[in-house]
Amino acid sequence: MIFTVAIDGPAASGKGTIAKALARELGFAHLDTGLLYRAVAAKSLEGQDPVEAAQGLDPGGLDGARLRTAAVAQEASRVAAIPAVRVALLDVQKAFARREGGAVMDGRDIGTVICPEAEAKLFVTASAEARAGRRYRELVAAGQEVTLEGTLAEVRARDARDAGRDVAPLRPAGDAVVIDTSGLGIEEAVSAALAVVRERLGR
Ligand SMILES: Nc1ncnc2c1ncn2[C@@H]1O[C@H](COP(=O)(O)OP(=O)(O)OP(=O)(O)O)[C@@H](O)[C@H]1O
Ligand SMILES: Nc1ccn([C@@H]2O[C@H](COP(=O)(O)O)[C@@H](O)[C@H]2O)c(=O)n1
Repeated sequence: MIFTVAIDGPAASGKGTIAKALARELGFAHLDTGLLYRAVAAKSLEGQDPVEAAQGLDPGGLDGARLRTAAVAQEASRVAAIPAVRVALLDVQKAFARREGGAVMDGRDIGTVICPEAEAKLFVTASAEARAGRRYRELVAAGQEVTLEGTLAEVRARDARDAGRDVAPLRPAGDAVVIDTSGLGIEEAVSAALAVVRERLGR
């Protein structure tokens, strides 16, 4: 069975949390495509050319914990605006989307560029304040030294870069169902997403 769930949305909107829960519930494979850009960003911060880093990237076994820092996130949104970086990461994502057994992918351009033919498309969003609060608590819990104000500024800067770039900008696909999680807890947000996908899946 080929069935793709494409989940896009701005930083810390909860799309990764929803994507993981859907994949677990449906028995589909999951790919957090942001990790690909974060891995390229980490190499770029070490001084490597981002295009070469993307071309040489091994998408297996990316160390999520090491890549989830504010500095890597900001650099990821810079390298993600380079067209040749996106081209280098295209094939692996397209292949994952149409793998046998079902796929859930989350990112910024899954429903618009990577898999416009996805059977279910969600655009998960929330207010910048709600998203910054969540990200702030997550980074503090991981032992990182951040402030709420700084996190809000970083979330806004990243959104602006992601939505304003020329290539594959962040935007909802025309046929995406929008879920605003500002007033939803994790369980409620997952239930709303699951209802949409089950309806498309017919089970
Ligand atoms: N509905 C929700 N209510 C409260 N907290 C949430 C909700 N959804 C997710 N979170 C929490 O918010 C944080 C960000 O969630 P998550 O990583 O899923 O977002 P994301 O959109 O994938 O972010 P990014 O694009 O930056 O990777 C996590 O700490 C997560 O536990
Ligand atoms: N499909 C995607 C996924 C991510 N990006 C860029 O990577 C940055 C980090 O992504 P996270 O989901 O881990 O926060 C993000 O800000 C984007 O710039 C992308 O362009 N396309």
